[in-house]
Amino acid sequence: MNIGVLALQGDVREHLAALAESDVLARPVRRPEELADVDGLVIPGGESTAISKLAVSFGLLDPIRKRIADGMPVYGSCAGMIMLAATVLDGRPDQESFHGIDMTVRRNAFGRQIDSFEASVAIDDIEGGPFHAVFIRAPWVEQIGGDVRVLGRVAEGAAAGRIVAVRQGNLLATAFHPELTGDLRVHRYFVEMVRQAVPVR
Ligand SMILES: NC(=O)CC[C@H](N)C(=O)O
Repeated sequence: MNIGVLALQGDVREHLAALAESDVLARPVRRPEELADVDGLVIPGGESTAISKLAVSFGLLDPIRKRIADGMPVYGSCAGMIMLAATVLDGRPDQESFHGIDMTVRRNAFGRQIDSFEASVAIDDIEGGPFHAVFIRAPWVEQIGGDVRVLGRVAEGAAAGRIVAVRQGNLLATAFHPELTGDLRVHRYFVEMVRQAVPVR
């Protein structure tokens, strides 16, 4: 089983490390040939406008859209969540996404109240108590289609109730950054999703 981390911009190293600690030798993906070799992909946090621009210039936009349509498991954190959204609010006019999850996200949504913050978020499907979630100029999910499952919402504070974790089929997204807190449960959950999607060879 090969898992890749989209390595155009953002906290690629932290995701590679979290996957390594989850006992998966993950590899950076920058070129279409590297994408062809992976069974699952993580899209890191960073800056979605930069990731979008680089995905176009590295010739990865359409290949990733195609792999998603073909069922490849993908996990996006923060900017990665934005890259997976069908519709992006407050994006740049030329900002592209991979159109994976039938949802509308708002970029920098918490920014009007507070730029970066930490909150507790319980994730359905993941045991062991709520996550200590770190949000950095994070998006939230404003609308979801019928096939999208809400996995987590902010539990307390001004943003209480906001949707910050979702799953649609083989696609998983969180507005927060589990790769920054040493809590490996989201990565392990994703590794399991990939394991289940990969046909036995
Ligand atoms: N921490 C992050 O990934 C921030 C996301 C960034 N604000 C964006 O719009 O892409």
